[in-house]
Amino acid sequence: MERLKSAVPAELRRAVGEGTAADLAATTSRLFAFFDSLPLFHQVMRELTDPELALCRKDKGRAVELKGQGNACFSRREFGEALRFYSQALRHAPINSDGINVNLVSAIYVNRASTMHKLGLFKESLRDCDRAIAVSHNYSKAWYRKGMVNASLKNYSSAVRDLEVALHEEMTSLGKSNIEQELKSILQKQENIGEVGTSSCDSMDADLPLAGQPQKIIIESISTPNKGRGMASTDDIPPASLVHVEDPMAAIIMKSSRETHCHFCFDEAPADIVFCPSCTIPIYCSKRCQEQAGGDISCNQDAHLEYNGHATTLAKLSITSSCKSPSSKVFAEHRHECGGAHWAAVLPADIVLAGRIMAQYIEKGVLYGKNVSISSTNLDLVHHYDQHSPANKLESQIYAIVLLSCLQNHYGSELLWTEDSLSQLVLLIFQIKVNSIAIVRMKSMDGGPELIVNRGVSAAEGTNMCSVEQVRVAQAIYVSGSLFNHSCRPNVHAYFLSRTLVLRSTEFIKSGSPVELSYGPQAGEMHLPDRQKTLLENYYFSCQCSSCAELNLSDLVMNSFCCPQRNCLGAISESTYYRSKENFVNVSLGGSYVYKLSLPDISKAGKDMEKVARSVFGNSDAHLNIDPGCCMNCRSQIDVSSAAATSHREASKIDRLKEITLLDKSLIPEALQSLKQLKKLRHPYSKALAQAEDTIAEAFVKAGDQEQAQKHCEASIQILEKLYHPKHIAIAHELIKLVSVLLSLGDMAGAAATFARAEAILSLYYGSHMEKILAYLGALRRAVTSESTVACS
Ligand SMILES: C[S@@+](CC[C@H](N)C(=O)[O-])C[C@H]1O[C@@H](n2cnc3c(N)ncnc32)[C@H](O)[C@@H]1O
Repeated sequence: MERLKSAVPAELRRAVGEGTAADLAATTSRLFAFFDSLPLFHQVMRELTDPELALCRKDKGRAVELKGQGNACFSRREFGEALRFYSQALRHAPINSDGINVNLVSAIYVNRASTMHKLGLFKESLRDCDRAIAVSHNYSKAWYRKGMVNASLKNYSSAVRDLEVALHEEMTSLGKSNIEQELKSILQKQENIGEVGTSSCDSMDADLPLAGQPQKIIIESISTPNKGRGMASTDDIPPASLVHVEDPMAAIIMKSSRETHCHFCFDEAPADIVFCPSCTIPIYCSKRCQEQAGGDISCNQDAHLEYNGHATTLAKLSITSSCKSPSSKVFAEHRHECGGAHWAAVLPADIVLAGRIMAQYIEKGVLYGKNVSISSTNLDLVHHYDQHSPANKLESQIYAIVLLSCLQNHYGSELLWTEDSLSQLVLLIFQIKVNSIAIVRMKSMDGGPELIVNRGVSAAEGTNMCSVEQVRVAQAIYVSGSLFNHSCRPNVHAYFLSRTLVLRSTEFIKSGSPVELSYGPQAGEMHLPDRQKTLLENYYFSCQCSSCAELNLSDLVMNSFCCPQRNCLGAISESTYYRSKENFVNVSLGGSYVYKLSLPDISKAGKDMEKVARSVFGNSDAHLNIDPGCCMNCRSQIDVSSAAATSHREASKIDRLKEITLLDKSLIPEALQSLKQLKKLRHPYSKALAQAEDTIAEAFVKAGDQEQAQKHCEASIQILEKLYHPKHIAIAHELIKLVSVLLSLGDMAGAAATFARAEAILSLYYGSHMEKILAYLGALRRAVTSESTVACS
């Protein structure tokens, strides 16, 4: 894309960059005309859309080569590697509708099934046997392997049935005698032991249960004074209620998750990944996901060779649609990207997402016999085009032209494009920037449940704390979900079941109140200026939520320093606070950054707030300045820049502990020394101290000193309780860490009580989906329960 960008003449670049949404029709038209006359543009389009030049084509030779590498690893008993090679072989193997490559594909499935059988992945292995049989019904080896896996699962009657089919289909006498022997031995086992096995049903292909269906909660779209439209409840909403459940209009995997997560449901891919039958790009967890994403993909790779590189003006693109009918009413979002061309793998995810939305309009239009055109009214979402930088505007316009050409290449000249299609496409790209939601998964950052409950581990072995991290796996547009505004202190929590968005109330919401989620930044986690900066950079708005409008404890203390006077809890900030007569505080961060915050009612704000910033609340009829380095309680002074420098230095010394996997105990005293220094400088409720305590707790866990780990983990929780409200999920995650420490110490009663506290918070956020989202919880609950039972008996 850089090549195209640098080819745009300065004058046109300026017109595009300085133009507003109102100028879009004119600027896109000019840019399109320029590219249309540029040979480089047609060369780039050929590179993106010509299957002959594509890197994602199926390649039988490559598949055979990879299968051979898999076989070699299998013979050396390197089963993990063999599995990887067989999966890659399946990725590249073409499956022609005429059946030419059927034998190759079924042989690779069976080899992968044998490998997974060796690795103890029985369900996965059975699924591959079924896939081989589906491709090649009378493939004896597939039936044989299925029988052997069923025998391992002690499903003896199924195993006998499978081996009988294998025997019937086997052509060679050596093969027949092998199967007969196995059959005999299985019949014997069946007689001696009986049937004890598990069902071989494919849970992967089962429908996703949405346990706990939405209660009858009605949310309505409202108009707000300073946030545009928003959502509000028509009734009181109890805590932990399901407020909203929605499937995306379109979604796309993040580049970083392409090789690890299913491209349709976005769950982690299993060992028996399924590939697109037509190209080498997407991976799926099941055939069901593959079919939903790709639809009934034609395997004829020459079907899309119809590159139309001679479009001249936008007007000339206005041709009546009689596009190929899609085979089903369900939109298959990968279908129009497939067929050997690799543009969808190369363009940025949000541009490909725009393509998926466009393709949906096109196919729906075709399905209902309407002329197809795109317009922003189709997707009535905010875009903030005018606020974007000139570079963003130019880049997005170029991408819109490229995407339009890619889509036209797929849908052909039968498609109708109106003159303003391109400008509407540009707006769609900007709507995606503001409204798309990141689909996340909670990833355990350590060894999982076994390690959490590893009681009595010696110092030399060490153990882990149960820590989780959110991983962004996909990006999606939820049409109704996009109407929920942001709050830095949200009252609903968003999570995902596969690709379904679920919103749950985390507190009581009074009828008529706004229902707001967090787009990322939250009070207690980020300081006000950082939240504002993040929201401006990522969503192009300046936050008007209640936490950004009123002075609150966490913003006062999280980055502050402590008062040099003993027993004074006053916060010392790096910013200037100007108190006005009208009960407002202006917080100046230097330059033009000033935040006007109203003062909370001190009787409701709590004692902490008063102890931390008494000067700000007193003297209501006077103007007042509190300068950087000045205590907000007693007005004592410190050298704030030197305190900041020392505190950063000590905090980064402590942070070094995170990088060490096998911790040398000798590093801990130095970190404790730094913690001591940090405590002399930072306010006791500051974020830096909470993080330092948490890092040191984890280090003690690694070093096997659980008592010290408990002490520091509890210290961290105490600070978090000041920064967040008591039922915030950040506290639950820290409590879960403490549970694992208490279990290691054998403090069963403590572990059970702490787990109950964490669970009460987590159930507000995830309700009955708690264990589905946080996979380790089940094992931890069992450990806590069994440990408590032992303690009682
Ligand atoms: C996903 S949309 C939400 C729906 C939007 N208000 C509408 O009218 O369509 C995000 C946009 O809503 C507005 N918005 C959401 N939360 C806001 C907040 N806390 N403060 C100010 N504007 C907000 C901003 O314009 C933001 O770019």
